[in-house]
Amino acid sequence: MSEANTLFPLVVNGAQVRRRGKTLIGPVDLRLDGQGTTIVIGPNGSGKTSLLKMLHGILRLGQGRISWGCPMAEAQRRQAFVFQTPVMMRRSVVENIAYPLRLNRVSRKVALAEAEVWAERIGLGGDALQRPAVLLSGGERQKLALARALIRKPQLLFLDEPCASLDGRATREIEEILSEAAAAGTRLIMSTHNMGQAQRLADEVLFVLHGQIAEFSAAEAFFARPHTEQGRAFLRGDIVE
Ligand SMILES: Nc1ncnc2c1ncn2[C@@H]1O[C@H](COP(=O)(O)OP(=O)(O)OP(=O)(O)O)[C@@H](O)[C@H]1O
Repeated sequence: MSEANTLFPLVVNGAQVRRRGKTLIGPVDLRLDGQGTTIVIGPNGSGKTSLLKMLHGILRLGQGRISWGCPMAEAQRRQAFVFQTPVMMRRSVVENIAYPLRLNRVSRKVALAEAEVWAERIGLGGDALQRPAVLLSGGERQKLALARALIRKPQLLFLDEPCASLDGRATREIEEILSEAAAAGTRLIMSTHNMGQAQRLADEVLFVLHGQIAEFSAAEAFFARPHTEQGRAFLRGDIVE
């Protein structure tokens, strides 16, 4: 098997996460293969964030099992996560973007050169390179977080509502970067509240309800005809509880 394929399939069996006696997510049974973009949708509090974090391995499982096509340590090196509210280090824009490469012991010169290329791509080149990242706007922070995740060339990128509370322009710019990454072969698993965005980006849809996967289907099929009544109601914009 070529190196590029070894992360997948992701196989999830009966996986469940509980906190303080409450089930945040699960039990989940799921198999994901190595191509395309999976969009995670569902009502507020249904468990989308918990599902992403569980799959990424940052929530301890109470039950069940998650396995990848390669050993767990390697699987974790091949994936990255962009959080809904990314943390900016008290350093310049270019130093923030270069940071993951520095952690991987890439020389400072090479890391900064690579980070400059990414900064240009997200519209933070030139004078913006040396700006303190903590002074960036919400949209700029999200783009920086995306560049900082993609600079390591992850095979899989998780994104938790990366465009929440961003304006149309920032959202479009982020979608462009994501589409380019997907076209270059990065597997994306992303939650969103924005149904237009889900339709633009999704190859397949995971519809989460009450901490469980209520539907998992090809995007076209889901948007044309959800299997569940809750899925239909959700797409109509009804309140789904
Ligand atoms: N650490 C925690 N301890 C206890 N409860 C939690 C914890 N994290 C999340 N929850 C609860 O678990 C449920 C699922 O939360 P989660 O954030 O995964 O949902 P979500 O679908 O991402 O929500 P939203 O759309 O509002 O972002 C919610 O009821 C939430 O309040």
